[in-house]
Amino acid sequence: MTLGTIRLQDAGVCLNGTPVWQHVTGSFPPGSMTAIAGANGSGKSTLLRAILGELPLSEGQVLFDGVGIRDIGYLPQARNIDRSFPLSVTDMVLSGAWQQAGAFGGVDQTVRVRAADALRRVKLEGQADRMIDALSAGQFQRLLFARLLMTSAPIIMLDEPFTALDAPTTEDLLELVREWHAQGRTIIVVLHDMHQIRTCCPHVVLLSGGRAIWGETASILTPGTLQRAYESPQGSWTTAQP
Ligand SMILES: Nc1ncnc2c1ncn2[C@@H]1O[C@H](COP(=O)(O)OP(=O)(O)OP(=O)(O)O)[C@@H](O)[C@H]1O
Repeated sequence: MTLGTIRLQDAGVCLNGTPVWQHVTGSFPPGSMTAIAGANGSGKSTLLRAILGELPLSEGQVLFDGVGIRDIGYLPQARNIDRSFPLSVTDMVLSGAWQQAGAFGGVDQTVRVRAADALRRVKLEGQADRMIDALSAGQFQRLLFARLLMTSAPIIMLDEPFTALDAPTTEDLLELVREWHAQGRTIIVVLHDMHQIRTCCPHVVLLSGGRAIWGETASILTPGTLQRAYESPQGSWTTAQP
């Protein structure tokens, strides 16, 4: 396994005694960009959370070669974040820099400057002092990206980062993802938009019926596989690796 690779080996997750997916085998090599696709409920978020160690595997393994969970920058689905917590926009961005914070959570001036830069990068510089519950959905999504900009994690995982965003916001944030990829970081991103997957992600993991098809996007996203995945999500698949 190449240094920096994350590999799933015959992995499976059960929730409430029901398998979400099983027998999943495949690798995220360093510097790769992989979309996680599949119908609602097929287990895309579950896959990210299993890699993060938030959900135990019922079978198999997630193997890290020379990297660990601390090397992952994670952007969860915005709807899963409690925005009633009294936090300012700046504090939220600073929370992305916990690795640079002092022993007692102190944040030095350099980190504050980087936070201001991150807010500028996502066009939120005028919102720095607002509370996070006052932001629109699109503004909050930009904020989550600003928080990710504070990390230097070599692996970035994003769960539906562009859902419910307008086209200009999507394009701005997509540009950030492209930059991270161009810097050699590993990108793992849950996407529903097939055009985005085809144009941005050379590799895909297509989840359906409790199995995964894993490989090059062009060879996997055929009309036939998509029809089976999205019209018969309970159908049966075998895990495939090119
Ligand atoms: N905490 C939980 N307890 C039990 N079942 C769960 C739990 N969380 C998710 N599930 C179930 O696991 C399955 C996979 O959920 P998951 O959220 O991973 O799907 P998804 O592909 O990300 O869906 P979506 O596209 O709707 O976000 C679903 O059937 C869901 O109902």
